[in-house]
Amino acid sequence: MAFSSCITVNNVTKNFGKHNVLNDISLGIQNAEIFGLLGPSGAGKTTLVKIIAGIDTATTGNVSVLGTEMPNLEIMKRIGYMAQSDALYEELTAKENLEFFGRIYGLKRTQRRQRIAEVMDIVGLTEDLNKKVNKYSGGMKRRLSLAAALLHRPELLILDEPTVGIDPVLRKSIWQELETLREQGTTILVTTHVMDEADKCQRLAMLRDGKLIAVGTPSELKESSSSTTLEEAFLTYGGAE
Ligand SMILES: Nc1ncnc2c1ncn2[C@@H]1O[C@H](COP(=O)(O)OP(=O)(O)OP(=O)(O)O)[C@@H](O)[C@H]1O
Repeated sequence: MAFSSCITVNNVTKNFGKHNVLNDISLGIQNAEIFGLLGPSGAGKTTLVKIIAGIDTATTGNVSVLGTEMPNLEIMKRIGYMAQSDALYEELTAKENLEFFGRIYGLKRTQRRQRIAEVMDIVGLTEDLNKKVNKYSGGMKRRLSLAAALLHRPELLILDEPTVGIDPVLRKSIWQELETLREQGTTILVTTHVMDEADKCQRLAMLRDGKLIAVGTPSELKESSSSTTLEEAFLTYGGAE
């Protein structure tokens, strides 16, 4: 059976001890859409994307990805996950890092070589392929993490604040690449604080204090909060009481 829903989140609640971080979240994300998760710091965005990626579990409720309840190892291989903090081997070069991830994803030698060249080109790091990661700047590490997430052509890309520390020119080209991937059928879930990025998403969800307070297209969110910009909508939903 064909299903158009890539991610289904059903009544997810997450507690860390007595601290309730996600409160009864239900959400559907369609195939081949760029879906943005917005919300103030501490709202629960990272916690939610980790549960969707299968690297954390909900206290109650459940999540399905590509028709399978998470966490599931086979499905995790079809996801590209870029965490908020870079998971890179500092003592290795960029190429060695990507070789390592490529092996984990089961890419053959020639495939690895080809994909490493392609993803490094996408993130603008071709010239720095043989440089050790400990010589990389913060922004370069972000770009390398994105390259690693793209390596195995995942059907679902989960990006936790992917463009922090990346200059506007490169940010624009990365977003163009995300749009191309979407046109090719990749589903992309992205957390962001950057409003012009949020505007590029097909749909957005706003989280506050672990609760889902609004879901819709950028224009719907502006309309429903009587705002002319997303920034205003974000402030209305995210901050003002
Ligand atoms: N492992 C953990 N143990 C205890 N509390 C945690 C843990 N992980 C997250 N939290 C708490 O959960 C809340 C939500 O954190 P989370 O990182 O999901 O927020 P966020 O919306 O991604 O914030 P930011 O935009 O700053 O990244 C915070 O109060 C945080 O302190």
